[in-house]
Amino acid sequence: MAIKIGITGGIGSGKSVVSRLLGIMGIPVYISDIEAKRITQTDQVIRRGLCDLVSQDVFQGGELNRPLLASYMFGHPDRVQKVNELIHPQVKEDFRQWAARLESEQLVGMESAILVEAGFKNEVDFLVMVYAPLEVRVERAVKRDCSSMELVMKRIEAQMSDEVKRNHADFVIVNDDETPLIPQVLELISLLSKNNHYLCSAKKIINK
Ligand SMILES: CC(C)(COP(=O)(O)OP(=O)(O)OC[C@H]1O[C@@H](n2cnc3c(N)ncnc32)[C@H](O)[C@@H]1O)[C@@H](O)C(=O)NCCC(=O)NCCS
Ligand SMILES: Nc1ncnc2c1ncn2[C@@H]1O[C@H](COP(=O)(O)OP(=O)(O)OP(=O)(O)O)[C@@H](O)[C@H]1O
Repeated sequence: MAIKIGITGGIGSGKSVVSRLLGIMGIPVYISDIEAKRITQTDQVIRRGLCDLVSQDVFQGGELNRPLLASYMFGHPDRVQKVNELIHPQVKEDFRQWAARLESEQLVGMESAILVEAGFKNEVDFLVMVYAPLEVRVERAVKRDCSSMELVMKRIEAQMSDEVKRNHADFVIVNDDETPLIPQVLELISLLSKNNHYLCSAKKIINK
């Protein structure tokens, strides 16, 4: 059975960079943002639910109108909650199926900015928080998305604070543009692989 690593952190913290590094090292990572979009695109219950909440325009030519959904929900906590309640249970189920298909792997990951808020924490064995100071995160997200500070702040307000997130985490990876990132990722893998190695060797003894 694969050990499941949750990778969380606020917008712009660098989760995708960490997930890419894990991917390069052969660890499959479920990217919730990408999978949530795929599921939203294909699931009829979610499609109907979003049309009821927002308007028919939330799908244009069959495609999710992402800027419209983003402007509908961010800045309105009650709307964020309704949209999340529609999408997150399906993402959780999809992750379970994905992880079950990869159960022969040693390690797999799940990346989500809102992993704890979405109720995915029980789906993983360890939770890693990617941390960067708020001003660094805002600057990165504005630059990456060609967005504004105001829009990025609205998303941050829909996310758990770093302080609370840290209390949920087993490990913190600091990605502040100063602390070297790769050694932290390598150390994480080697720590969790060691545990896994121990579990495997015990099994081999039983099978003998
Ligand atoms: C609103 C949508 C269409 C905006 O799409 P867009 O391409 O602009 O953003 P993208 O999906 O790449 O998300 C970028 C970042 O926004 C933040 N974010 C996205 N959804 C949420 C949310 N529900 N709550 C808080 N922050 C969020 C995260 O930091 C995320 O990494 C999209 O984010 C979405 O469908 N969100 C609802 C589903 C969801 O919760 N996805 C997140 C993981 S399950
Ligand atoms: N250590 C770093 N050095 C240079 N650029 C970085 C570093 N970490 C992240 N970035 C850049 O900052 C931006 C945000 O990083 P990334 O996309 O990984 O954040 P994220 O946590 O996945 O955000 P989101 O919640 O929006 O998905 C990206 O353009 C990324 O290339």
